[in-house]
Amino acid sequence: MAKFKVAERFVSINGESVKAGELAVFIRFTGCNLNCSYCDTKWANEADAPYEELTDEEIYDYIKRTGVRNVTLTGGEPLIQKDIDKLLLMLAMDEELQVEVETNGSVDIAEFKALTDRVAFTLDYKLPGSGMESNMCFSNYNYIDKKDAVKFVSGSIKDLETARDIIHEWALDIKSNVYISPVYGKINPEDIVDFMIENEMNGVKLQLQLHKYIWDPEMRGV
Ligand SMILES: C[S@@+](CC[C@H](N)C(=O)[O-])C[C@H]1O[C@@H](n2cnc3c(N)ncnc32)[C@H](O)[C@@H]1O
Ligand SMILES: Nc1nc2[nH]cc(C(=O)O)c2c(=O)[nH]1
Ligand code: SF4
Ligand SMILES: [Mg+2]
Repeated sequence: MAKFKVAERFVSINGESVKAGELAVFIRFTGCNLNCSYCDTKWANEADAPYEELTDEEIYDYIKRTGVRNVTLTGGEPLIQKDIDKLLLMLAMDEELQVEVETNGSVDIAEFKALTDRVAFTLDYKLPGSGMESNMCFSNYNYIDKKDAVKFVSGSIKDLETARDIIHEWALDIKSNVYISPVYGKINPEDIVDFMIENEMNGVKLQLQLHKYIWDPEMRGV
């Protein structure tokens, strides 16, 4: 039976990506293969991170009990969890659920896309300020569509310039949904808007993490 290390599970509004503002049930797995400078969930990536071990069926039952139809799998890095394919399939088979995976952009999504077209992926592109850019898997941009999203979490003008160039090089604004978000507290959102205007970034959305404005930005479980 598939078992997963779950750092936290909760119901909230989704603060990010395509379903921002809608209710969602979150499953946050422990452990990550990257170490972004700005990571706001480093605690879930530590070797001694708190977790409960749940089977795929227990995760599914929890999701159904909440009555919430949008599901966000996050972490940590969800796509490096052993047997995540089994969980994705189980969730995708329930046509009431809308499943989204927040992934760091380093993991090849081809096998997951081949498994089901009912799961949406939000792929981060890790910009220079994250220190993790060399890990990006560019072939992913051949599989994404309008259900999916590519997110650029930016902390500087250099990050924004890189985002602009990658969006154009891979026509991400044509294929998918594109978001630019500030690294929380690191860059003034006004500067992002100015950059978008100067660079005529049509088809790109600025997104602020809603939950960090509703609750204390350090708060877990929201
Ligand atoms: C914590 S990560 C977990 C999922 C996956 N590992 C990833 O990086 O996409 C979820 C999202 O939070 C974003 N994030 C993490 N720290 C942030 C911060 N300080 N400010 C803004 N966004 C942040 C990440 O870039 C990612 O889009
Ligand atoms: N409310 C809320 N929305 C979110 N959307 C993506 C999140 C994440 O950490 O992946 C997240 C999160 O941590 N909280
Ligand atoms: S990939 Fe995601 S979870 Fe991992 S360190 Fe970066 S932001 Fe944090
Ligand atoms: Mg978060």
